[in-house]
Amino acid sequence: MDSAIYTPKFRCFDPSNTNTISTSKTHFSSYTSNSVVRSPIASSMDPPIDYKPKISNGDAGYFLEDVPHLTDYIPDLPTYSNPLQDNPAYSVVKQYFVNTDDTVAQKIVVHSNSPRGRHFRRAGPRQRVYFESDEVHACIVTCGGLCPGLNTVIREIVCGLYHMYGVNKVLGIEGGYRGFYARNTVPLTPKVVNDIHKRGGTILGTSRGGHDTSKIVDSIQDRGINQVYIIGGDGTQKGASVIYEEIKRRGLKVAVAGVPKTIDNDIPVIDRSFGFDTAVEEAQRAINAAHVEAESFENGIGIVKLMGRYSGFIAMYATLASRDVDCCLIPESPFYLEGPGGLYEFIERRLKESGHMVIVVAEGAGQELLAESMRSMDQQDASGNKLLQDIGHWISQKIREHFTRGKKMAITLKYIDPTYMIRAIPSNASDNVYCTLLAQSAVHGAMAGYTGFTVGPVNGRHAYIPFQCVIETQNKVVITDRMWARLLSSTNQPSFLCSKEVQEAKREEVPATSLLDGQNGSSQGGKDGISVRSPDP
Ligand SMILES: Nc1ncnc2c1ncn2[C@@H]1O[C@H](COP(=O)(O)OP(=O)(O)O)[C@@H](O)[C@H]1O
Ligand SMILES: O=P(O)(O)OC[C@H]1O[C@](O)(COP(=O)(O)O)[C@@H](O)[C@@H]1O
Ligand SMILES: [Mg+2]
Repeated sequence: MDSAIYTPKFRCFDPSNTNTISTSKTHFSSYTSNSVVRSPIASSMDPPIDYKPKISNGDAGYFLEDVPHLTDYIPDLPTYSNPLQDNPAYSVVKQYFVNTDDTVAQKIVVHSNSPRGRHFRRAGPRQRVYFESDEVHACIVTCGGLCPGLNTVIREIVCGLYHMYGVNKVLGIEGGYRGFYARNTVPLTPKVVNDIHKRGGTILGTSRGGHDTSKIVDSIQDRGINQVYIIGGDGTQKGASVIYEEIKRRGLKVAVAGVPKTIDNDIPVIDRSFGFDTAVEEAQRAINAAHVEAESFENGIGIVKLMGRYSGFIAMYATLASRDVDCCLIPESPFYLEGPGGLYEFIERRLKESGHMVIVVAEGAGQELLAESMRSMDQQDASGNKLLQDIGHWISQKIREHFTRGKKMAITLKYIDPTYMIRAIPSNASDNVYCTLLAQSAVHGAMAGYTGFTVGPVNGRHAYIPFQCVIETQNKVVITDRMWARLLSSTNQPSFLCSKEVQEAKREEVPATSLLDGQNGSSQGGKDGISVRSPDP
């Protein structure tokens, strides 16, 4: 791939709006310089991306981190009036089109003197579009692990394109990224996708690995595709960003739109990811079963392993929702087994108090303990994600051994692993509605000529977010935030921080302003992780 760096012109494509978009390449202070990002996967095949944020500054520390537009590299593209204005269903809406100046604030908790901070372009339909209906040739691909709601997003992209914009050429790419060059395509129509939201999985199939930028863009070019909808997690969005770069380098009129998918809720900036709600709900069934089993036996212990590679949101929310969980272990909060304040001591105490207990463990929790006691395998999946050791089996074994050693206490332990059950199901009602909004926002964005963006809600308002903002960090549970404190107080489990660490944490009191700036060890520092779902009282 040619590593020539394209210098965006930051053209304002709304002629009536010349004041708001800066024409200079402003580098905001939060970016030390152009961030050069080289991922382990991309390294073998792609040069690093030289990311130049597209920034426009406003008053009082306001800045817009904008998404690219086709006119950034193809000047003088013709525009057309949005066909939605003749759509009877939408004609009743008072102000249907989004104002081109509308932006969404990343931070909504502010002080009277704090800068207004980063904003993103508001998602939604625009008065003028950059594609004629019969010109559009769209494709949809799903990549990475499964997640409830994938089919709903596919359905709503197809229906949105057909019904809102009169598009009738939509292709499904089968089997993830490699499907672009190694598989046939399937035509998608509203009839084909009519019932798919009731099914789990993805009708298109998915895969890990197989991202070959040149071959993918060749396929896009050869097939005459001009809108690419890419549904997937952090890895997928990294892949989408290099596809966008290559499309721009070739000067193609092709809009690339990402829809973030992750059951782990590890994508930053957005409020939460689709399917998360469904997964937390489904996890309740496993926790209930673990509780019933544990309650029915003397010194019964139920252990449930839930997904969450590096982010323990599912475990945290499933625990908070259930009230039957006595201990929740997540990757972000290291724990230890032996000695005062350790897990064994807590289990013994809880069994003596209540006669039973339930432990929820996220799959990425305690990996450092496993690495100490087992030979580290250091294996990766096809996408380069580290394969984790099975914490569920390991911890069950350890607890059994501990309590049987020296006939300390007779326990009955039941281990439940519903890992794939919580992600292979159809999305629930609320996720279905959410998926519809995501899909429609993506369609509106691509039709309006935006490209190189991910769509998602930021503080409840859908926005177009540059790929870089969602791939440079991971969303994690912040254990110094209130949500984790709520969990600790509801389970009454130890924090597993030794007194020295507690003292240090107290000494290093985090100033409120840095919390607001999201510097608290997480991209969403100072938030409750999922603000839409859990407004802080
Ligand atoms: N850094 C990267 N650059 C290009 N493609 C990537 C990168 N990381 C992952 N991918 C591709 O994205 C797809 C999905 O990635 P994966 O990590 O498996 O799932 P997810 O997108 O759900 O995180 C795979 O086809 C993988 O090859
Ligand atoms: O067995 P698989 O399909 O590789 O999936 C396991 C992984 O997929 C996940 O559910 C989600 O991962 P992605 O979002 O990266 O696809 C993780 O929680 C889990 O570790
Ligand atoms: Mg991932």
